[in-house]
Amino acid sequence: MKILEFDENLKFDEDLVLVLGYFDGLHRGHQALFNEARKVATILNLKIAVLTFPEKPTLTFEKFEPEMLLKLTSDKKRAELFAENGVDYLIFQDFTSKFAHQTASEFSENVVMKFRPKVVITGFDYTTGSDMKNLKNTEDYRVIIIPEITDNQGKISSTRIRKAVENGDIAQANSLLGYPYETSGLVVHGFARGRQLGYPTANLVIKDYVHIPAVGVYTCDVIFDGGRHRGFASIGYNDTFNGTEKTVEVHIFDFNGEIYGENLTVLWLDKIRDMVKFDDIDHLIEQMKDDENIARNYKTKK
Ligand SMILES: Cc1cc2nc3c(=O)[nH]c(=O)nc-3n(C[C@H](O)[C@H](O)[C@H](O)COP(=O)(O)O)c2cc1C
Ligand SMILES: Nc1ncnc2c1ncn2[C@@H]1O[C@H](COP(=O)(O)OP(=O)(O)OP(=O)(O)O)[C@@H](O)[C@H]1O
Repeated sequence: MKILEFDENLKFDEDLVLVLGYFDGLHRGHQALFNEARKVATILNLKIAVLTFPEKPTLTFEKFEPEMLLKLTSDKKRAELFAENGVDYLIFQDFTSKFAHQTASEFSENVVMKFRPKVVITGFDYTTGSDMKNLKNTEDYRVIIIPEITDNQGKISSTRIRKAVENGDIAQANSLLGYPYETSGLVVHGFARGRQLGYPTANLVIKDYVHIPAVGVYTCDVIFDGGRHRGFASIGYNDTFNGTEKTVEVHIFDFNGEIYGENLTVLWLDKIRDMVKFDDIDHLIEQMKDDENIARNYKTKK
């Protein structure tokens, strides 16, 4: 997959199907657009291009809050997901006021036509230009609009997934995403109390500006050293030890090595319970043994 910046002089040698949207998380709704793109690309012998934005379009319209920069995936993971969904060209365009203020027909002429696409794919609620219109078929390209993908609570959306992650409802987030929500981080030194509890933990510092699941205890799988290993994790303030800083810590079962400085990816599988302030360490250890049982017996759905 090639990653490019949009500019007016872009030229493609191959015929394209162009997919439009922001796509935070590449969830099941988004995947429907790429399933269609792959079908069309195979039949018409086209390459798949995506025109997207580095940041959320809402930044251009609403009062800034730092949370608006938070994403479901790191930029690196997002690019990997596009590639997994069959994208050949990933094109970024800053969502500027100037870009937003084009009319739908200006957008078609100044932006879409630069790709000379045979087919353009958008979702049912994608509108373009200051006049908020759906794209229409032209003499040059055909527009395919994907109908709404829903579950029993309505539209599958990045907004619902962000809320589910922030509420610790990982099962719900994963069901909407169609794959496990993940967080990557660098292993740094903590207080080294974990060993004393019988569960040494890798303390993760998260450098990406991404949504972190709510405070709590979770079943997870951990990717490192080329493998996927079951573990359990704690996100919170280590209340039993009167901690003041929020930590993300993960214990990998049946592993006892030094991994400081490594980058781990945690696949969040399910929430086990809320964080508890125990009266003493023995009660915490007892509880962690029960947690271990739950985590080890958790069966992944795919
Ligand atoms: C699965 C799991 C569950 C945990 N549950 C709690 C908890 O309920 N209450 C709490 O105060 N700390 C909990 N902890 C966090 C421990 O307090 C923490 O791992 C320990 O203090 C080690 O911290 P350190 O790595 O900074 O030394 C849990 C940790 C894990 C891995
Ligand atoms: N559930 C869905 N069914 C069909 N198309 C969808 C669905 N969700 C998003 N799309 C389409 O995917 C593209 C990207 O959408 P967008 O990035 O706005 O996702 P979103 O989940 O609607 O985000 P948000 O919740 O932040 O509004 C758009 O063309 C949109 O219409």
